[in-house]
Amino acid sequence: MAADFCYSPGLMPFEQARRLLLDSVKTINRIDSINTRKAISRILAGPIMAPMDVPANDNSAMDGFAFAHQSLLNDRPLELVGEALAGHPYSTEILLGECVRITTGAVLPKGADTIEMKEKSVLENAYVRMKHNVSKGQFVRKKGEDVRAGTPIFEQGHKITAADIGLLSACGIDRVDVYDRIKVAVLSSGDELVEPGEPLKPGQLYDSNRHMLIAALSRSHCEVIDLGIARDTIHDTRRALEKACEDADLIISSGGVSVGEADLLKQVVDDIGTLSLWRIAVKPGKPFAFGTIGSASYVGLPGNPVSSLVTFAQLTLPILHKLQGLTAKPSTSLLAKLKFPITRQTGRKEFIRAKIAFDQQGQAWVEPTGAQGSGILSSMVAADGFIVVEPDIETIAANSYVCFEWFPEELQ
Ligand SMILES: Nc1nc2c(c(=O)[nH]1)N[C@H]1C(S)=C(S)[C@@H](COP(=O)(O)OP(=O)(O)OC[C@H]3O[C@@H](n4cnc5c(N)ncnc54)[C@H](O)[C@@H]3O)O[C@H]1N2
Ligand code: MOO
Repeated sequence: MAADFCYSPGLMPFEQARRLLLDSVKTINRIDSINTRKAISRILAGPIMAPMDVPANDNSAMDGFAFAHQSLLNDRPLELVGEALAGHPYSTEILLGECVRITTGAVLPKGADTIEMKEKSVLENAYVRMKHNVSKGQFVRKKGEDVRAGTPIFEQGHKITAADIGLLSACGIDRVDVYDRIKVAVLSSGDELVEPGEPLKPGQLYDSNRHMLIAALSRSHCEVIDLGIARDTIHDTRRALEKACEDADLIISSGGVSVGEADLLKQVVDDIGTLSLWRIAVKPGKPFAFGTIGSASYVGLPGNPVSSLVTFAQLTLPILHKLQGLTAKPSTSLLAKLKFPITRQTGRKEFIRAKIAFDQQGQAWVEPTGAQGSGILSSMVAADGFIVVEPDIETIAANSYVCFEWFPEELQ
């Protein structure tokens, strides 16, 4: 640990920045009522209570015979008096000494409290004998054992999964109120950028950030407005941002936020909106910028592709989730052992691209995936997540425990 450690001057500590960003945005309160079948990955705009018991009746967990347990006390075979099938209940009450054939899911007839499996019973001349001891109540699925009518089943801000659609359907709920998809405009900035597929002239490179960010945004179920590439002129940059804020809830640019002569984004945002934050003590991604343009939030990601993606994951996704109304989830991290030592410069919180493996004892081991330059996308591609290193740490010995954070689902 460096004795004279302090944050690099002019850089806001990472946690402070993330709090400030979250405090600066509000959920977009446009609500849509949609069919439950189409609600996968949408975010609930309000809590949901169960309108009914699930299951609605006591029913059978097995194919077999249903009867009153008391009928077994005198060891006599039970008379088979009818059948209860799934969808076709047996409507007469069963008396002592009687049983009915029952199938899995069929409503338990009145008078019955116990079921025995078909293969553990013997049916002879319309009488049924049990081969083994039978416990009272066995193989009965109780009314409301899954969900009780009137209890909350989902909270506001919950993102709907396939299992959720199953439970909602089981409760007969065919419509849900969800937040509208938020609109996110994405642009790249730089005279050097060319669309993949076009020929490269000297000094040019392909735009990777925009396509990478749009892909991650589509995993976040946003409506993406692709603004293409803005050239390094005040006019072009201004026009792109002004067009973006007509429709977008969030505008994301990449490139042009550092201190170079062609880094115009901050200036233009300052002119047509408000720039409220710039430069964070994070590696990679230091020149991250944040502000507002009209009613849209603005995020300026650094141009280096890894800086762009890391600050998207660490600083933009929390903003995006809050705009979407999604309840914040803790990141999925664990303590893992470091395979090789790390030496680094202090001053910024660092997200080191790393892969993870588990040994035969179940111990997690992590190692960086290679060169960590902020233009090296291949070490991002090879990684499962980040080793997260606090700003004041200078060296970490091999075999020590470090914090490993899996990539968020949007990056997987
Ligand atoms: N004098 C200083 N120079 C730099 C500093 C600094 O503090 N002082 N910070 C460095 C850091 S850290 C970063 S990160 C970069 C970020 O700068 P910008 O956001 O202004 O990004 P650009 O200069 O436009 O581009 C940086 C780099 O990334 C390439 N790039 C840009 N956009 C794309 C894209 N859409 N797809 C692929 N590659 C892209 C660009 O060609 C440059 O190579 O600034 C450092 N400089
Ligand atoms: O922050 Mo920059 O991303 O170190 O390259």
